[in-house]
Amino acid sequence: MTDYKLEQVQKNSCFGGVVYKYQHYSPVLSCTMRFNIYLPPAVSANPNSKVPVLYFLSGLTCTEDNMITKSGVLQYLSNENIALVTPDTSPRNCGIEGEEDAWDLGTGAGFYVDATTPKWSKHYNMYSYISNELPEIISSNFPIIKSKSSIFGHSMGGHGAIMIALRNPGMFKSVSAFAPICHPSECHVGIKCFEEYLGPKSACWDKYDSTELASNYQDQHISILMDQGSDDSFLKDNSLLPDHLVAAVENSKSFISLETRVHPGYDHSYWFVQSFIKDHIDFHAKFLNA
Ligand SMILES: N[C@@H](CCC(=O)N[C@@H](CS)C(=O)NCC(=O)O)C(=O)O
Repeated sequence: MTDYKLEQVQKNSCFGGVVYKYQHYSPVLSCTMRFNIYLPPAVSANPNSKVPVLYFLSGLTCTEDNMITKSGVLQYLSNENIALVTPDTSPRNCGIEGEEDAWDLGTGAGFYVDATTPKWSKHYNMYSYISNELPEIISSNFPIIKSKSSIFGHSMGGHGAIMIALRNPGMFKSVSAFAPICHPSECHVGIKCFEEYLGPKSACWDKYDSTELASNYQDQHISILMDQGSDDSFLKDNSLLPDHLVAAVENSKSFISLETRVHPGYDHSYWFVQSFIKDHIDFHAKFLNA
């Protein structure tokens, strides 16, 4: 078994459970990565107990901290006794030319793909990290029930959650997203990242694009909740394209249930996320605590 040299860097009690921050070397990303994990009260009460787990993928510019500190999620996870894992959004400090130059490329913008271009491919393998390496680290080091895993995310991470679930049928019990970038192959920020990480547009883009994947999906049934604010600037500049995902799911209706909710007046920020985070935990708890 790989030794990831997990090192605890922080520990804080919260709502009867504990938030830990760890760092470890990632062979898949060839760099050191950090994540937070919240273990709920059931684990504090009995170290031999195991709990379901939710993975949250954040958006552009975020670290492993934005969601866990800004969304108010822990009180609800505490009530449901569900663990939470919040990974970082990209490799960092890799010495790649220009990696820090833009908010929407490189650091903070891994886009959850495995890069194929020579410039990025050594480090920018967030698809393999999230779908394979991180779940292995979590299940072999923490008291979680691997068969009871779900995934959700925001913006770039909302897209990542849907895309990874569609590519790995059965891996997650449920999926949800706040304002996801639904069709990266057709919006400015998605095209910018895909061209850099994957090269010029090709069939390779489709396997990292939720709308393309959803329109061809015919596998184990998957339930998705998607929330969107109507005053979201990313929605208004056509970065999110939720209608594209809704139309794609029409093709795969017997395999995907997609509940979409539009919230008048809400923007793209964590003020929006924290307003509906309880609904997302309630949604996932129905599957994880069934
Ligand atoms: N262009 C902005 C936008 C970035 C942005 O809105 N990121 C969203 C995800 S797409 C976010 O969650 N930001 C971090 C936060 O609000 O804590 C920037 O340069 O910071």
